[in-house]
Amino acid sequence: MDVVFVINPGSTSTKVAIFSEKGAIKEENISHDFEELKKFKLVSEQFDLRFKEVEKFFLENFDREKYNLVAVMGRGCPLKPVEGGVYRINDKILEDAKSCKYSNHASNLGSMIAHKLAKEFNVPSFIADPVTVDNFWDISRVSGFPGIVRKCRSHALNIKATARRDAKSLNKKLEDVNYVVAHIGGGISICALEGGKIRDVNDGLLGEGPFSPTRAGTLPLNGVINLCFSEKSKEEIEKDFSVNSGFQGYLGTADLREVLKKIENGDKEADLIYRTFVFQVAKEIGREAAALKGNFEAILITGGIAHSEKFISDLKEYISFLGKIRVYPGEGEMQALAEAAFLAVKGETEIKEYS
Ligand SMILES: Nc1ncnc2c1ncn2[C@@H]1O[C@H](COP(=O)(O)OP(=O)(O)O)[C@@H](O)[C@H]1O
Ligand SMILES: CCCC(=O)OP(=O)(O)O
Repeated sequence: MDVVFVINPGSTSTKVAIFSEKGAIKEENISHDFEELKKFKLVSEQFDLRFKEVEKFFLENFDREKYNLVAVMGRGCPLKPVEGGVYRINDKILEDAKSCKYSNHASNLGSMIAHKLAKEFNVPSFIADPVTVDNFWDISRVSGFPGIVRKCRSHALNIKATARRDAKSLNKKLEDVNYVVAHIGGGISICALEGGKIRDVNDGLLGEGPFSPTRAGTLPLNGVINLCFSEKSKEEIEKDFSVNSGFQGYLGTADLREVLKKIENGDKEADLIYRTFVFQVAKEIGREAAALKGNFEAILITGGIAHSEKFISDLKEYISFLGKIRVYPGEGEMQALAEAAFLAVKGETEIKEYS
């Protein structure tokens, strides 16, 4: 039976899996020592540490007698703006990933690990729908200040996989349907998806949209300017806005379940921060609904936080007037990556070259 290896690095763990076309055969979320990871300035410098553990998983779980490995697929990192689809991992992707040219995000390790593993097993390696899949309208790029251009950086992989799944349930092609899709997890991206293309989205990595469990989202500019002239370095400020903000910054935990427990125990600060979170997510959904002029099939809510019934019910109080809402809890990234790998090896999708 043909199988593919899938590798999806996150900030503290690396999800790995062996998939056949029928689904996952073996999956694991390898937790890394966060204190060890923190020692590296660039995430790409974590390569040796993570690769060793990822390689061990595949060596232990891949049965060569039973299965035929046909490709290795890694999560696609921030690159220059690209079209959606499957990309062969080439030297240019590796160069941009290694230098963390477009963001110091864990997904840079996806292509690096996939490529080395694929070489060892002598099969091709790919990425699919990377973070910078970009089909912005011209009006989405303009910021309000000449020289600052808005960036399209989102959870494109899960956004598109979720929308594809919903369109399929309606017996429609993704190309024929519009959605507002909200990926609400450790990072948040909320987009206007027109016929499968991301036309507008908050920058899910830095500086736009609702605050997330660890990220700051949109901030008042005067506060940001003051911080830039404090004793903090650029790297420290970026880190604060990426990992020491949101629930983590206000409440000391990035876990919504912990936040909800605090509220149940009468914590007033937690209650305020949680209500603000719902308010900000709702406003962002409203923005993207307006971006599509109300012309969409449904609002799709996905990501880890969509598991929370309380969150969904509180959010609906704000946004139900906008139309249908469908919830797809969790993220289908591993499945989406595996499907893309099989389409690529079977020649059922174009394999693109990044240059
Ligand atoms: N069952 C759940 N109920 C409430 N919140 C949840 C649940 N499962 C996950 N979460 C929250 O989802 C967030 C992480 O989302 P996830 O999509 O897994 O993030 P990432 O993959 O970006 O780390 C955390 O704040 C976590 O507390
Ligand atoms: C928005 C880009 C991708 C991203 O932020 O992923 P995580 O939420 O998994 O860190």
